[in-house]
Amino acid sequence: MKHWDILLSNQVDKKTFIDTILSGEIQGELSVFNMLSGILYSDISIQKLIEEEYQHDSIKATKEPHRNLRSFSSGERKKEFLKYCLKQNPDYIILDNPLDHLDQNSRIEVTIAIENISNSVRIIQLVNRTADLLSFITNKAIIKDNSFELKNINAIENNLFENDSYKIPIHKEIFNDRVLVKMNAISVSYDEKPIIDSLSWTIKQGEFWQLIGPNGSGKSTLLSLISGDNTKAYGQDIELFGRKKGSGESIWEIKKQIGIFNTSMTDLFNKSYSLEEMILSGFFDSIGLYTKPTTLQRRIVAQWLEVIEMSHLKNKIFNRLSVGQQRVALITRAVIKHPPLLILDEPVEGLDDHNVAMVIQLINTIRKETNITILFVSHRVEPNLSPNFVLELTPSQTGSKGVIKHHLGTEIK
Ligand SMILES: Nc1ncnc2c1ncn2[C@@H]1O[C@H](COP(=O)(O)OP(=O)(O)OP(=O)(O)O)[C@@H](O)[C@H]1O
Repeated sequence: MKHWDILLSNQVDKKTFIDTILSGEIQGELSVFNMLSGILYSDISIQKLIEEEYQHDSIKATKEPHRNLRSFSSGERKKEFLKYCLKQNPDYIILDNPLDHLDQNSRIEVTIAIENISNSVRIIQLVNRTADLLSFITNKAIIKDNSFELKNINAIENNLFENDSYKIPIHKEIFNDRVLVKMNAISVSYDEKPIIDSLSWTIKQGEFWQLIGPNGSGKSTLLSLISGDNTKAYGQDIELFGRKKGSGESIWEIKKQIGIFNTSMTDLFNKSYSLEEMILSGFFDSIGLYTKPTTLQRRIVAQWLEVIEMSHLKNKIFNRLSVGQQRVALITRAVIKHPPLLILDEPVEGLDDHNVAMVIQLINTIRKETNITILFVSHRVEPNLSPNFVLELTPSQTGSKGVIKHHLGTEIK
């Protein structure tokens, strides 16, 4: 059975490419799939199924009678959805970045599951990162543009972003030891299922943290306790930016102190905004620009556009930027108000190797040139990022325990 493993550049209009295959109109070597019935395994189809379950108040994807897909963590959703796709008995399955959002163990589990189904279903795997190519698939190709032409994978040029850092420094602030977040013996459970068990965590100004843990271990839950979005924070011993949680603070006061990027927010924006407007909206914590920006705010954006080398794209419609440029712009949007805390939830997910390098360079510039505390979540070890500390969540019967380590692995007592 002939499978395909295809490396896609972010330049490729992936949706159109997938639609062309599924509608049986693809040209060239993939045209053998035109007479077959295929199914798409992707984050978008997972999202669609979640909406369907929600609208019809039904449970389609999972065996558990009272649990819809929405209540699973992103990693758990992927595993459930793979099983659901296979139940439809397709001739072939298009796997769109199947390993994204998965922790190391789940990556191995899903890779084995894919290899197991490869005897009965043809596979077309689409990935953005070279590291995600599957060794058992021998037919490999790269597609670089919207001609959708399959090229020999050996022809991958080393086109990584080459500059060491962005050129214009941002003003460094005097380092202080201010405590931004202090959690003392936090425990969270959902429907009596313990998720986090007695976790204590202190984050200070200027630190660089990575949060890791298997799928479902409570990373998003923990972030939502900080960003003020989770009612479970009440009644717990949490101090945010010098104020005890539940002491009458407003959610907006907390949001002012935090810049956030996560991959799902990308879809919330009206993408007809210009690049400049998109970044300006970061001053107002709004999904859109409803307030007239000041001259100073415009000047700061102009400065940042120089930093990220996108001044010439200032008036370009956000939607028309490359995926990597959009990602850099959204992280810049999160940082524009110079928040004490920047939360980056899987900032390089879905990017190709070139764009990953571009985003990592931006994170390193923020790290080097500002006193902003960075907290990033990623399942992958990114060799070019060096956080000071790693908080690792390890699930147990009583909920996840948190262990704090130095980046290189030594545990801090
Ligand atoms: N509102 C909710 N109701 C019930 N269970 C929930 C709710 N939100 C999260 N959970 C459960 O809590 C657990 C932790 O979820 P969370 O999203 O915090 O994990 P995570 O570490 O971010 O996972 P991933 O790496 O897969 O994104 C999961 O088992 C999830 O199913």
